[in-house]
Amino acid sequence: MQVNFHVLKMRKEMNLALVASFRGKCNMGGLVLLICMVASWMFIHRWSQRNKKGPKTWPFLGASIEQLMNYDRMHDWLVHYFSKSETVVVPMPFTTYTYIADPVNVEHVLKTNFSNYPKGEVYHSYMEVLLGDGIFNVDGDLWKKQRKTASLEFASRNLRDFSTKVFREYALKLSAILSQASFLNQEIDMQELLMRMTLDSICKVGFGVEIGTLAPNLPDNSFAQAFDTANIIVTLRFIDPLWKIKKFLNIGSEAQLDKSIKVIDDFTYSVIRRRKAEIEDAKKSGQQNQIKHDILSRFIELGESNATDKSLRDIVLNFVIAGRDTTATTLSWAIYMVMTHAHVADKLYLELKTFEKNRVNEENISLPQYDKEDPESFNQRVVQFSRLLNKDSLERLHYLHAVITETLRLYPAVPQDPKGILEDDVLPDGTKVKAGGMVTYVPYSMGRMEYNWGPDAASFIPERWFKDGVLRNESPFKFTAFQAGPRICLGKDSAYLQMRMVLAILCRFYKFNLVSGHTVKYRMMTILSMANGLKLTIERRS
Ligand code: HEM
Repeated sequence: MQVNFHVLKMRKEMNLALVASFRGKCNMGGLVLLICMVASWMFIHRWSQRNKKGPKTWPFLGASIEQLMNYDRMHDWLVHYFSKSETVVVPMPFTTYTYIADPVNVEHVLKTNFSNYPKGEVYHSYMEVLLGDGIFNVDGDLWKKQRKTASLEFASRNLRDFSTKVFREYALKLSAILSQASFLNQEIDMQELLMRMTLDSICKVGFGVEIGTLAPNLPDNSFAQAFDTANIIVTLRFIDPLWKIKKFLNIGSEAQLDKSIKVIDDFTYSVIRRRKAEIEDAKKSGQQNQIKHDILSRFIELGESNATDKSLRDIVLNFVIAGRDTTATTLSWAIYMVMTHAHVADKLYLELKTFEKNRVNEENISLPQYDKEDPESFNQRVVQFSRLLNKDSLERLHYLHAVITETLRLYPAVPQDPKGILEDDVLPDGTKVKAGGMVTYVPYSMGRMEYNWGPDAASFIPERWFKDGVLRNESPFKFTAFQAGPRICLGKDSAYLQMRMVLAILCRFYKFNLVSGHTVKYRMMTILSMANGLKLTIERRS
């Protein structure tokens, strides 16, 4: 009995063990089956894409892994796909990004069906803290009204003359710093100096205020620092999924942003109040001619005075943001292009020397010989040369214009520009886009495509902008550095004026060399700035 009992117990235990092992096998088997099914699904998913020209995707994750892995070289990652297809569709979790490089598609999005592709709510909510309801950050009627007033203002002769004076003044301040560095054999970061120059000049043109970051000792300035910090943090929101939580808890980058915005607002509102009081006083005393020519004064004068201080703040800050980094980075890339293409530097120098000679004859003046080894004589000559530069004379520098435009073709300050999609649509090439997604035109890739610019598309050749010796324009839907259609950049002419002024002085009087070991590459930001700056040594020219 006892034995039987043991036998029975053993049998039962064996049975239990068998059942458990069977269950385990079943679990194991189920798992193996599941893995096989998922693997086959993935294999079929990837296999079905073997001829796809865009990035291959994973179930649920879309192309996000590949995109994240290529984040730092995202513009060139897109160039790779665009070279195979004029439209690149990138499925992402819960949405799809459509990138376009065909001018016909671009025209459809930026002009023909403009109202279907606004900046959109997402962009507005991310940028509102800095841009408010300024022209850059709104759609519909609010945008239309601001665009109309601002277009009139930008076309005004007063603003143009005032800007010319300001641009010349600040280009000379920059030259003084370069000249000193050349005598002392110091290295400089050209991009940093240009950022200071464009911030100072746009603050002067925008609100009539001297913030002085380009003084010879390169001082810190609380507004400038707050402005830079706010700009960087707001841009980071586009890739930081936690920003809303940080904002709610007022911690980390969002707490820093909050502080920076307070500094910016205090500064801007104090200028607005001061300017309003000055204009009131000038009107009361009948001295309208005392009213300044900066954009803020013009907007107050134009009857925008019944606009709130908040809307004036938004107007001015939008111009500062639109015009500052874009111009400074373009100038940095242009200098880099000139110094790395010796024949371009020579041709430009020749154009500037000939221009100088012709302008001196026109003005019926004579410029004395100068000694480039003597700081006073050299700096004086730079000032004399700058007096020959004005809007009309600068427009005669055709090769310089081509150098700037060619730089923007390869290094557009806004390398990609996303738009929202209001309703489902079909692009001219047949690509379907869905409401709620994003369609992005990509100036960086567009400028490098052989189907847009021919077999030498990737090379820097300013000569391509001439036909039979005459400067030619390209369709803005193909050369998209300034966008195109109803929202084309409002500051294009002003930007060209400043870039011509600065480059005319710099390329006439200086030669630049890259500091050895310095690597030039872009930073992944909304603006195509240089990640490590542009470290140079400087030689003076005769
Ligand atoms: C090289 C210099 C510049 C480049 C490459 C450039 C490029 C652009 C681009 C691509 C846009 C479209 C952005 C968008 O809406 O998605 C834009 C818009 C704009 N730009 Fe510029 N920009 C430059 C300089 C300036 C300057 C100096 C100013 C003014 C001081 C300015 C004022 C504006 C304004 C107000 C808009 C908004 C237009 C609108 O939405 O109706 N830009 N710019």
